[in-house]
Amino acid sequence: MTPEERVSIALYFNGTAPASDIVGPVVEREIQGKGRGLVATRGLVAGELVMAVRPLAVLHGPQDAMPSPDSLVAHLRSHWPQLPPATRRAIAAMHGAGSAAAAGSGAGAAGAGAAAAAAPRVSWSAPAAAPAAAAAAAAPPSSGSGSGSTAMVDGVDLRSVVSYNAYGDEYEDLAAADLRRSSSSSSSSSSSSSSSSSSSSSSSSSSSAGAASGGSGSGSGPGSAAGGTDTTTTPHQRPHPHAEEVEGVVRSHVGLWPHFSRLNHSCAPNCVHYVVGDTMVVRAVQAIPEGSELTVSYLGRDDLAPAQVRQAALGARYGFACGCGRCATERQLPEELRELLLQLHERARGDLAPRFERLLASTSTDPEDLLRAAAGGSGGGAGAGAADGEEEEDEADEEAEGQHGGGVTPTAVSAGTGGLTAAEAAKRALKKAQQQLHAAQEQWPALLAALEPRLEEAARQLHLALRELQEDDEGVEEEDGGGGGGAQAGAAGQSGTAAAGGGGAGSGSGSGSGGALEPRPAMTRVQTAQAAAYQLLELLHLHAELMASATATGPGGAPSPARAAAASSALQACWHVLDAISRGSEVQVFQACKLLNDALLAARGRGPASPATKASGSASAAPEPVREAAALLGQSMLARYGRLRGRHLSAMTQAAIRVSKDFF
Ligand SMILES: C[S@@+](CC[C@H](N)C(=O)[O-])C[C@H]1O[C@@H](n2cnc3c(N)ncnc32)[C@H](O)[C@@H]1O
Repeated sequence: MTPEERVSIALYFNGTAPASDIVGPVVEREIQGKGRGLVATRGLVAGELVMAVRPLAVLHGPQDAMPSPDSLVAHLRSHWPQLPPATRRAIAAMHGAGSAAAAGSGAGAAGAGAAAAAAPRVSWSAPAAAPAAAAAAAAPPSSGSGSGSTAMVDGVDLRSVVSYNAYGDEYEDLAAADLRRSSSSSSSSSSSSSSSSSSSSSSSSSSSAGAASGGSGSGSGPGSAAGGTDTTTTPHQRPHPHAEEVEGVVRSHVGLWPHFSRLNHSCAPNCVHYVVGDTMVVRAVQAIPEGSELTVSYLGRDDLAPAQVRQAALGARYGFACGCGRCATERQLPEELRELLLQLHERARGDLAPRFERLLASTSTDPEDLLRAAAGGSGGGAGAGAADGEEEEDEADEEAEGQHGGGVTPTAVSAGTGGLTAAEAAKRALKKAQQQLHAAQEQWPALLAALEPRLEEAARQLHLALRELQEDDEGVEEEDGGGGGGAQAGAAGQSGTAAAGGGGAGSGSGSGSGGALEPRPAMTRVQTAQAAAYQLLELLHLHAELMASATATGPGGAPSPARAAAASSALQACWHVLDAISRGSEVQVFQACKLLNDALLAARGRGPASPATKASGSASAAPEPVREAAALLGQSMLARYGRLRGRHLSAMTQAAIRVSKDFF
């Protein structure tokens, strides 16, 4: 059975925009250069819910096998006559790549061809070409939706609508899935595990369309029945019609969500979005002034990439060039620095990221399982024996290199040498990655010396920005009396697009809650520093310290496991911060990175120590900055998810530390 055959479909036959949808204080407006977009009708605070909307149509697949956009087109086409008129109208009203409204975007008309041929708003790691390519093979034969067909129904070009508006992800958001699982197990009075709840839901899965209709049966009229309200406030509690197929795995999905599809992209977005069950949730991750455009990132995993990579991805997938403040700032960085950052990004993406992705994708909370997941194999022993037999492994490495040349991956090695266990293969690949990192390390002193004046300038800007942010935070606390959870952390943030893009939806005029939310000229400087810091801290320090941690030594030059562990612990935390909130508040990302970087430097015994560390006279361990960073991460995650995934997070961190101890 192919993944595509296991896809479940949940088409909503009871009408569009169920009364249980929540759509916050936003209004649709023309946004210069982007077509239509959503604008805040009042000031929003960080963490505030912007919308929680049900899909008009969604396809689910197993993890890593996102249903193709074309199969969504095919399903829509074949179900079209059965859809209620309201759903058909809502889909028809969505802008197609070549519609008049979209053409107003400037990039829209020119980009229509490219956008239609590319993946939809695919997040995470889906390669842009894969879904479309898979679609040709996977589309149900009865649908007649061959590639190249326009999929016209009632004058609506479904292919164009899907390519312009659909959102897909190879995984259900990890934390959202965790929320859903824990909530469904706690809401089930008799069963204690998610696997038992999966079997109990299997009776609802006999017919995909019928079951979906029943499952989503919130009233379609206004003033919905209690059931409708319940499903929106706790959408994860609604049993998925094919729960037995997808329970226990992190699901992929591709679908059409009303309202959400009007949100434009920014590389420094002021909102974050995630799918819980079938519901698309959008939250503000910064204070957003009235009149500002709300933006999300379309980039998924490429959020953290340098501008060149982001621009290429946006151009290829959607056919537009991003004009956000972050892009503008990065374009002004010196060419050598841009090049260097790109190189570092590529190395880190190729060498390190896959292991951490596996860690993050794992649903286990057992450190041993997570360790195995990070090593990329099901066999045990990735952790065990890591400290022994180094010489033997070195020989084996050379052998593996001889056979495979550069770019060895765990799977490639495993596939090519039959006799190796997955764990051994992973270790070899990681050893190779380590060698590459060492090679890169050798170039660092020269590069840093050449760039030092510019780095210093960027650091100066960063400190200025941090001071301003702190002042802003203090101001907000005074005015608010300190209440409001994430509000303090995000109040200094601004919509990158509105403040720096120049063509935004208006300058905003502050809100009723006082001056704290008013845009200030200084924010442009903050954003400038933020973008510089983002690049510098994410890539430069992160990877430089990664390399340094490989050779961390104590006072007499002897290897210092404690120092290496401290460095790698902070490093893993930093990586996690970046990954977990990369789609969220960048202000918090860079604050957290700054603090963690201090922790790294302190752990290596060469400051700057945090004020707390200075006060205590200790120059080595720096628990305080790490705690501060953890608190920031907590705030960010609270803004995003409503609560923390404590147990999972700590197990994952432990495993991450062990991974790094084993391999670096
Ligand atoms: C899902 S739609 C967003 C809403 C769209 N603007 C509309 O009018 O319906 C995605 C399309 O909006 C446009 N778009 C989104 N973000 C943009 C940006 N930052 N700059 C220019 N165009 C953008 C692109 O044409 C993209 O393919």
